[in-house]
Amino acid sequence: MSTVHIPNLIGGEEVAGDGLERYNPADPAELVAVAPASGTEAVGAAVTAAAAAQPAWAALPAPARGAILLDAAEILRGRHEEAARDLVREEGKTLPEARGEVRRAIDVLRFFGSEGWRLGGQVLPSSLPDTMVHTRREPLGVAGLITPWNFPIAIPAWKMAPALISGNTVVLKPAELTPLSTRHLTQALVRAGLPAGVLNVVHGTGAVVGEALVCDPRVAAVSFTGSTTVGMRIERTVQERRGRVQVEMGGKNALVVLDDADVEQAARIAVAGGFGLTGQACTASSRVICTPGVHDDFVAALIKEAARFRPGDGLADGTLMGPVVSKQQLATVTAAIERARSEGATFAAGGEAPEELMLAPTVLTGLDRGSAAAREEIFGPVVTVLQAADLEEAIDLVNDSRYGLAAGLCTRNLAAAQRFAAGVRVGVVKVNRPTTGLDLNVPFGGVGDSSSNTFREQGAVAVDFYTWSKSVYLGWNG
Ligand SMILES: NC(=O)C1=CN([C@@H]2O[C@H](COP(=O)(O)OP(=O)(O)OC[C@H]3O[C@@H](n4cnc5c(N)ncnc54)[C@H](OP(=O)(O)O)[C@@H]3O)[C@@H](O)[C@H]2O)C=CC1
Ligand SMILES: O=C(O)CCC(=O)C(=O)O
Repeated sequence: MSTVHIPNLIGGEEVAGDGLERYNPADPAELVAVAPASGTEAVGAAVTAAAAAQPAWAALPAPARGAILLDAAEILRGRHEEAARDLVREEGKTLPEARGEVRRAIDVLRFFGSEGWRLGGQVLPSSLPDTMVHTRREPLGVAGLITPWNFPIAIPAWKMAPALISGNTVVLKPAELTPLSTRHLTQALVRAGLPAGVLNVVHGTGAVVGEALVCDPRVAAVSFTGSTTVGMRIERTVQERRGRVQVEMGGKNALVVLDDADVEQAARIAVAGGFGLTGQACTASSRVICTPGVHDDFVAALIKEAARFRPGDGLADGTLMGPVVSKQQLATVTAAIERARSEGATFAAGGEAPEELMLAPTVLTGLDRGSAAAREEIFGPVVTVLQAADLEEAIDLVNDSRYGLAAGLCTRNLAAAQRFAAGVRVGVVKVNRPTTGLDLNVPFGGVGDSSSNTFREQGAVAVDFYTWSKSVYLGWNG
């Protein structure tokens, strides 16, 4: 396959450059994409273009803005397979996972395109005679979006679509590792007729391009997904300059398996959430908490299921798990595995040295709740199995975390499911379903160190972050 050279997009112009090279994680000899390692002046130019384009974009009726998103969805649909294959080559997920992610980006564009017909405020009674009150949603202005490599087409889509439909213009800084997937999305929007300057894309490092975007006072809102360390810094910086900020960060998501659960089903749910996407999802199940009656049977079933997730090239038939995304990410994950070894973990599966970026699914047992593997985000195919005496102790263990993104429960007991849903301090609860995999029409976000926990992403409520509310009193007579 030939290497794709990806330019920046600034004020409707493509600006070529190089400096960032992305190799296929399943085939280190294949140079997939080259993108510019931009400097701060490119960010300044992009913000200038976005600010200039914003009033006219906001003045366009919302259904007309939506029509462009709907057209972009159709254009992306026409390139679904190509985009999915590029996503595999660039990020390493399996082809079915990549097809699902591109599908999700298409559906996100459709969803928010249609929202153009529904955006509106409230009509309220006034205390005054002959007076009507209504609220209007106003766009914030320029939105700066900083996105990670693990969902390089879906996450930019679910930030960009609500920003655009509500009349904002955008400057996007995609992850260094995945410029090509994001390019499929932005090209679809440009080809659909998005006016020049409404969407600007600046490639480069987080330290240079990301930082410049976050610090630019003309950027009214910053939405970020990525690591907790970077997210918290961005949150502080934007708050200090009184901008609006939304950060979605890490998780240490637990799946609780109760004695009454269907053990085979629970093991399938655990591997889907733990090893699907190579465990590289903020919603991944990296802890499983079993009650005593089910622990040994569950671990046996989990080992059997994990064996199916032998890592391989995501484009090959039958591969259920792709490689780890990069050498740097592999170093982080193997360091966590070695730390678990030093803490006395038993390796029920995995533990061997990886070949290149192909890391075997790893199941750790015999650790307690204080161990690093039970507490820290790993972001790789590693599942730590812990024990709790009963449902209440399991809930306590789920909540014994700085994070609060997703939690799952396997049970046949409806009362236990209700108690769990009420008791866990997380943004998403899944009963008898994997912790990963969200519906695009459902609000998403976490609590604690997982999220800024103010505005939610996804679903109709996602536009709240990108708008402010104005109250209008309309009087007549007297
Ligand atoms: N919650 C989630 O969905 C994700 C969590 N992670 C977690 O983060 C860890 C590290 O992954 P990594 O990709 O380095 O995550 P980062 O948080 O570093 O990257 C996320 C995005 O932020 C950018 N960025 C990095 N530093 C800055 C900065 N100082 N100012 C503004 N933007 C910045 C990155 O750019 P660049 O690509 O150039 O570094 C990227 O676009 C993983 O091990 C995992 O634990 C990672 C990805 C997604
Ligand atoms: O599980 C999902 O569908 C979404 C995960 C996610 O948002 C992330 O990893 O950043």
